[in-house]
Amino acid sequence: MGVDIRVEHVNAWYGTTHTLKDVSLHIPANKATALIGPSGCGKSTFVRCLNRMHETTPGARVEGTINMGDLNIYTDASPVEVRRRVGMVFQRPNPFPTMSIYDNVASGLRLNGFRKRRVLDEVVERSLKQAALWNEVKDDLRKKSGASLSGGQQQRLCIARALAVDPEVLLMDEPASALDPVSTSKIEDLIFELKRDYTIVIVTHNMQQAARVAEQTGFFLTGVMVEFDATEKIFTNPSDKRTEDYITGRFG
Ligand SMILES: Nc1ncnc2c1ncn2[C@@H]1O[C@H](COP(=O)(O)OP(=O)(O)OP(=O)(O)O)[C@@H](O)[C@H]1O
Repeated sequence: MGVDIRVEHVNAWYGTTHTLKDVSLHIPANKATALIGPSGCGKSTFVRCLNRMHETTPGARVEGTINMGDLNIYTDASPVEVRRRVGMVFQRPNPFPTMSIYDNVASGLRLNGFRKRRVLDEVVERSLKQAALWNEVKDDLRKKSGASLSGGQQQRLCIARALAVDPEVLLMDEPASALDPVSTSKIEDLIFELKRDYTIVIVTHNMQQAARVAEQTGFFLTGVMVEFDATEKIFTNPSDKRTEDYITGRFG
């Protein structure tokens, strides 16, 4: 099951540049939450704080509190443990190109010490089904490499790889922006299915996409979370003039 995420007074820096400024919000469990805002406003930095990837950038640091369920991810868990609980999918599909489809999906489990063939087979099948890719690849699991799939299939393979280690949260950083409309709509359908089992946070430049998939939307501007509310409210009756200017296309 997904967990809720409580973010309190999070600040993030790259060196001396203060990139995220006092961000607080409550991301509910088993829903999709969209993050929108102009380029460079800190959306990716924010999601990278949610799986402790931000701190892997040399000179970068984070302050504040992030709780996933009862777990404070900065004080109660190691980065490795956090990244097992929080899967991530990036803008460009990044399967391991020479590994087979099967090995791509099994890679995280193997890293976590799982070796039993029967267990791996079950998880690979379950994850590929969850990612709506199973029917397209089931006859070629060991024959085809990750790189031999289409872009949309590669992205669903990356989703399957992320789900295989049984995370609670799935972060998606512009997961469809490199894909054609058909593949994009498959990813959006998938988000609907996945919400039942996971908490989803999706960064998107596409406001229609946010409106289609997410129950809540947060609007970032220059590192500040300007407004966070029900998606419908954000897009039809925002409280802040800056949100209104952005969604009506006056800037960004
Ligand atoms: N590795 C880095 N080192 C230094 N500054 C960085 C680094 N990554 C991002 N930044 C800066 O941090 C700010 C926020 O970037 P971030 O990628 O989080 O924004 P974003 O809203 O996701 O942008 P986009 O929509 O273009 O992906 C930007 O000014 C960016 O230049």
